[in-house]
Amino acid sequence: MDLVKIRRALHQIPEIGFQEVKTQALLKSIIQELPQARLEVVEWKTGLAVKVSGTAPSKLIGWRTDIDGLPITEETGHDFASVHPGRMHACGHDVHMAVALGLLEKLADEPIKDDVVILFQPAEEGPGGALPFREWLKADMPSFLPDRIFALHIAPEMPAGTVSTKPGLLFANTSELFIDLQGKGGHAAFPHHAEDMAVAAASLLLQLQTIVSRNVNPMDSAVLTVGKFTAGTVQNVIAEHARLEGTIRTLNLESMQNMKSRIEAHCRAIEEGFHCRITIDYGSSYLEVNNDEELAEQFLQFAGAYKGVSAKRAEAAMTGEDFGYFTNQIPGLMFWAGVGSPYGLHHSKLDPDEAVLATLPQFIYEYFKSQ
Ligand SMILES: CC(=O)N[C@@H](CCC[C@H](N)C(=O)O)C(=O)O
Repeated sequence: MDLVKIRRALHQIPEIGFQEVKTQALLKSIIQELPQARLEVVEWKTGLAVKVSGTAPSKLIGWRTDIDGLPITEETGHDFASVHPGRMHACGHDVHMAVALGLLEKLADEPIKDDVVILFQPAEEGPGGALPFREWLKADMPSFLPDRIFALHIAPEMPAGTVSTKPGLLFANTSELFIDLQGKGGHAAFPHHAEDMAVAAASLLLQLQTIVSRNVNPMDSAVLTVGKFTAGTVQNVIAEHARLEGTIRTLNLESMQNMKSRIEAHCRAIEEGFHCRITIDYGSSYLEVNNDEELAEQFLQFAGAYKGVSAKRAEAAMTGEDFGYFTNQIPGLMFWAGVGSPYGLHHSKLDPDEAVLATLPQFIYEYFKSQ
């Protein structure tokens, strides 16, 4: 398999959550080219689960890759850039998929002792595919439900060849945040006859930014980011509608609940002050990713001794990952894999070092063999 070619082909067709139709078709066509004797492939929505039977299995090891892209316009200038306008693999899921395919090829050629299932999971960026995928496996495909589960996420700020993780909490729990403000718009020249939702939303946005600095215990951690702000229709009409779209990140569910209560209090005050109606929708939420302590220590030891790999103990990050819906029920481990890109995750110029495609599948294969 030419994993660079495959990664580039996947890179060209990014699709957002639960729309990964072309991606699924391409993955299926690549998997069909592999030796089939030990493979069992099932489809779930726009995802896939592929089981490789081992030679003397005592457990089922899971590997999960996410497969969706982001609503971002690519600016890398590559000749293999996205051909889907406004869509980009800016979170590295194209690399994740290519690594998973490389691992699958090795397992299909030379199976290990244990059974392995590879989950190609849709909608990690939203609205979240892990929870319904896990529930489907439990209800309808229990023989595909792994006993332990692993995944990686690319890390642009670390050089290729580095892997990094930690026992316990790795990623935050998250909630999306959508706030709609509705008021009485009007003519730009008569502000006293209208209620300006652009100004109301701007005030609300600034007030929301005080929650982390004033209401969260400084010894705890939280993030509230509003990534999108829209208001109004044209330059000389006072906006009757505005919308804030963002995300909340905390390290535990109690803190998440406190953040939401403060957001609601600020919204009520803005309603009163600006004579408007506000609706809040929390969209989808992800559990924190908690690595199994023993698996993480074992992994760091294995990686530390593996030639050509540098293993680092990670700090927890405020990234979200619906992989947390696996680790809260199945002992699991997620690790960062360095890809040395000058631009970070969710950037329109993210440019992972493809050298990792030559090393990571073999590394994971050897790690699975050592389990
Ligand atoms: C690894 C990564 O970047 N994950 C995303 C997950 C987003 C979850 C959800 N859509 C949200 O924004 O809360 C991240 O932004 O951390």
